[in-house]
Amino acid sequence: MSDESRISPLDQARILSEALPHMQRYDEETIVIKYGGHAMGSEEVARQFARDIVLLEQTAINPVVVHGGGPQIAAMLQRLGIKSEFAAGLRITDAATIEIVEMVLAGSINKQLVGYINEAGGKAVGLCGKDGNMVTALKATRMMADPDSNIEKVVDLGFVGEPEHVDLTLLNQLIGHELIPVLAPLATSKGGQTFNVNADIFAGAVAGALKAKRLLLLTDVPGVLDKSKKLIPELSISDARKLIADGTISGGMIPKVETCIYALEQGVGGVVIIDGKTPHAVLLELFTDQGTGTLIHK
Ligand SMILES: Nc1ncnc2c1ncn2[C@@H]1O[C@H](COP(=O)(O)OP(=O)(O)O)[C@@H](O)[C@H]1O
Ligand SMILES: CC(=O)N[C@@H](CCC(=O)OP(=O)(O)O)C(=O)O
Repeated sequence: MSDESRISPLDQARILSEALPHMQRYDEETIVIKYGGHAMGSEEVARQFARDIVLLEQTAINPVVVHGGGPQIAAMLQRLGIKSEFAAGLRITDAATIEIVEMVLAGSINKQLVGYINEAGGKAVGLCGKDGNMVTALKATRMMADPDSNIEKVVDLGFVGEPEHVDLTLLNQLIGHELIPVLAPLATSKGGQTFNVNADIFAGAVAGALKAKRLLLLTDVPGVLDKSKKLIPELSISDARKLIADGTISGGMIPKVETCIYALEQGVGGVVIIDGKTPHAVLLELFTDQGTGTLIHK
């Protein structure tokens, strides 16, 4: 018997009642939820996540899901014998890699998540940034210190894009109509090139354009950790920048924290990094007083 089924009917009623002010706070609001590839690892948790997204929709919240799939892309590339490297948390994407990235993100992962949401009674619509010209991107560039000379150099990331413009026409047809957009982080350039976009950055661009009430980034760690691996519950923008500069925040956490900063600057109401492997992480964050991960604030 699970812990949940041991709760008495009275406690269940109490819990629902206590959620009312939270539900009212988010009534008719748009919440962007980024579901990271690492958090998707267990099918059971992924199905619970899907159910929670349907619950949000049922309580008059407008959820927009952006998913990642880094580990799943890595597994497919490995099966095909294609080597892959990262620079500043971004996958260096050549012509062979972009094909696989699109196949895994817009194909298998997107449709799996759509399936889970629909099985839970929702009406999910799986799209990527290319649909309806939703997200157009420019080629991304990053500076990295050369390990030998320590001199900063521009790294060629290949077909990696930085969102330049988000066209909300298509999303506005879905939001508020009981449909749940589920977005894979691919974009096109003005010339029609497909770009691989880091899912955090993609989610930040979409949340910023929508002026979302909340952006939740679900990952596989409890939030931003300090050097002794302790959770930092709250982080100002300036402290976050310091932790990136001194290397406390590294790898995939860099685009996550940079996205939080960008989203706040674009007028998103609140941004938080939480552990997506925790059962019902989204409900805990939105419908209880207990904040779980790292809240980044101005
Ligand atoms: N200071 C930090 N706090 C937490 N995680 C960090 C930190 N620095 C680097 N990381 C790494 O960032 C990872 C999360 O990013 P990523 O692997 O891209 O996850 P996701 O697939 O959810 O987007 C963590 O698993 C951890 O290895
Ligand atoms: C440019 C870039 O790095 N794109 C990512 C897109 C997927 C992603 O971001 O997935 P997670 O959220 O699971 O990390 C990649 O190729 O892995």
